[in-house]
Amino acid sequence: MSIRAENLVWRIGKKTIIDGVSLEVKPGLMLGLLGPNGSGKTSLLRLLAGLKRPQAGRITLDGQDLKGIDRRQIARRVAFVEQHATTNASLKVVDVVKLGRFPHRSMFSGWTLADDAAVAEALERAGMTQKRNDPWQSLSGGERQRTHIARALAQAPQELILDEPTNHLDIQHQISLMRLISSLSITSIIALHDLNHAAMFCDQLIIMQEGRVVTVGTPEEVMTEDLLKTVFRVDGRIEASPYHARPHIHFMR
Ligand SMILES: Nc1ncnc2c1ncn2[C@@H]1O[C@H](COP(=O)(O)OP(=O)(O)OP(=O)(O)O)[C@@H](O)[C@H]1O
Repeated sequence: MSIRAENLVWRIGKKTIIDGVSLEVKPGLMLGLLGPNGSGKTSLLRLLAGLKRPQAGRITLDGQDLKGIDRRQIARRVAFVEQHATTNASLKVVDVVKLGRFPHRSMFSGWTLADDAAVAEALERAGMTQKRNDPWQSLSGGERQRTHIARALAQAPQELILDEPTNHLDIQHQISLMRLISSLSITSIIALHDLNHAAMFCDQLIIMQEGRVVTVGTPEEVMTEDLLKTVFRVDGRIEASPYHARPHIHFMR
């Protein structure tokens, strides 16, 4: 098992934000994390990335407790693209992506050709090669998002955690990002709001509501009209797409 969480609890003051969440993602699979606003997706991802400590429960990477793994080692294997990621405004795109290589370097090792190759490949995969020398400040919201994705890819992680990575992207880049993530052999966990994109690209889905897991399974198992109504408060009809065979939701007007 690549990432596993057991009975995670995270509270702020008296409020329980994450309430007994367990999940596991097998190596190489893409897990979609879905749920209404405020259901705890970001909070859960921050726990899984080791940015916050749960008050109860345990997270393991390949069976090893996250608490016992040093920060640098975590940074080497887990990449996290946050929802409102920013960076030092004076950097160029390529410099931001280069930051992804830092966990791999020791204090004495210099920049290598392998680092250059990883940065160039990450820029290309995120569609940012043309803008590699542009200043961060000049980028649009979607280009900033893609630069952070390139930085995460340059990190060559074993686990990639993404918090609504498509929210600033135009439709072409939304689809190409989902296609890219699903084609990688990296284990990924991705918070999304687009239920159709989640069903189309993810191997497994986990649905959250008020800090708890409501259901988990393949898109076919999880996506039901009842779930749309009870969790997402919308009326929809679901059919197997004649084009890609995954569930497709038609929302009612
Ligand atoms: N630092 C904090 N202090 C107080 N409340 C918090 C904090 N972080 C999260 N919360 C609360 O926890 C709940 C879950 O928030 P979270 O951001 O994890 O939800 P989400 O599912 O990612 O939402 P969205 O879809 O809107 O991004 C919300 O009610 C939020 O207000």
